[in-house]
Amino acid sequence: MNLQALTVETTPISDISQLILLLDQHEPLLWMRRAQGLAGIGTALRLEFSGATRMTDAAVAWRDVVAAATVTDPLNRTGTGLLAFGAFAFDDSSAEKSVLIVPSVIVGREDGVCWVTRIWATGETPPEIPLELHPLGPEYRLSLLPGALTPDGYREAVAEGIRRIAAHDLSKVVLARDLVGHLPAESDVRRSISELALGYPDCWTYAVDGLVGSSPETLIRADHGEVNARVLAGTMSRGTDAAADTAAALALATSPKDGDEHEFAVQSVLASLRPHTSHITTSEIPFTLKLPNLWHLATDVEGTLSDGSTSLDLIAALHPTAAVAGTPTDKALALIREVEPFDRGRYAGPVGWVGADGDGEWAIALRCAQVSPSGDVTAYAGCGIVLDSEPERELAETRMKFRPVVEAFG
Ligand SMILES: C=C(O[C@H]1C=CC=C(C(=O)O)[C@@H]1O)C(=O)O
Repeated sequence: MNLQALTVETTPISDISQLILLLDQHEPLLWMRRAQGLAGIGTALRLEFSGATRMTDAAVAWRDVVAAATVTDPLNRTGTGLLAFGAFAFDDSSAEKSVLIVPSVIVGREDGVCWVTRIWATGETPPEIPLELHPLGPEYRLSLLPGALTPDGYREAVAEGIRRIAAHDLSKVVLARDLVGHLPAESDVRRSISELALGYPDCWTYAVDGLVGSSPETLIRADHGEVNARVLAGTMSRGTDAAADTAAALALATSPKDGDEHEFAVQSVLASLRPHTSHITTSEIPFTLKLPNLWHLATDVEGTLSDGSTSLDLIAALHPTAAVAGTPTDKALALIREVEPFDRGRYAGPVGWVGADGDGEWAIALRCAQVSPSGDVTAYAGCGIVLDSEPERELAETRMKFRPVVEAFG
């Protein structure tokens, strides 16, 4: 690939508390959790990938970008220097492009340290440092309505999944449905991003190439030879009072159906990471993770990298986990293609960032919507189906999972 060489310069700055207000209203780039993270402005380089090799191609292209770059980074911290935001399609045959985007300006904030990184084509003029805050545009309301798969259609799809599992075709499949709407012209999507970040501060709030959401699931984080992941699968609604809420968490923790659903997801992550790690551990038993809209069953995984893989190599190895596809993977993907009458696009694919040393943070793009340049919005939510699943309950679970996006846009 013939790549434009980049010059990169990171400078410390005084505290900037409002990453979202720095963003461009039309092309916001954001990776944030608990008010810390990375805001990207403008585009220095955009790389697109598609097909079965989209992630391994991105890993190769990124090594070339890094090799050709001249970087001045006195801070040398996680998230400083050259980096790209990325979002990858779920399916090998998706019509949606997978992207790596290197912004012209990145503003970062972590542990009270703030910095700005400027990136430009070598030999050209460096970009300005636009540290102005842009107030949010007018309020808007958007109704998201059933898309290609209606609630009835979803019940039928789940019933078909259960039939196939009962016939021993596969053990688990994750089936999703879609909601669609249209944003009024000139809507400032940063409003919805702010709502997501405020409502779900412990999740990864992201915006990459029109994909916006707040994900609780860390696909992989690679930092100086250590890797970690948070595997989620198994869901219960929150209780209406404290006692009911505790009972809901307990019911989730002891549900054999959710336990099975969870174990498939953990095993898929461990199997993908083992060849790349010398040492790998998981939290002893799954724990219940409380989110504002629901409870999840969670397992944290930690390991030590043994083969110099970058975070892009790791997402290529991990995707798709059984939290978003199923077990076995090939059978689950075939059934998803058969019964979901829509392209998942980047929903359930990896979203995050990669740095020059290959370290990075990637979530699974859940609780999200894809916003097209013309304002079309498509949101997605899915559920893990196992033998004991019930179509009506799974439909109710998708409603819980849509809540972050429905409220952020409504
Ligand atoms: C597929 C989704 O969630 C996954 C992650 C956590 C819990 C899940 C579940 O309980 O089904 C799913 O595996 C989604 O939010 O669209």
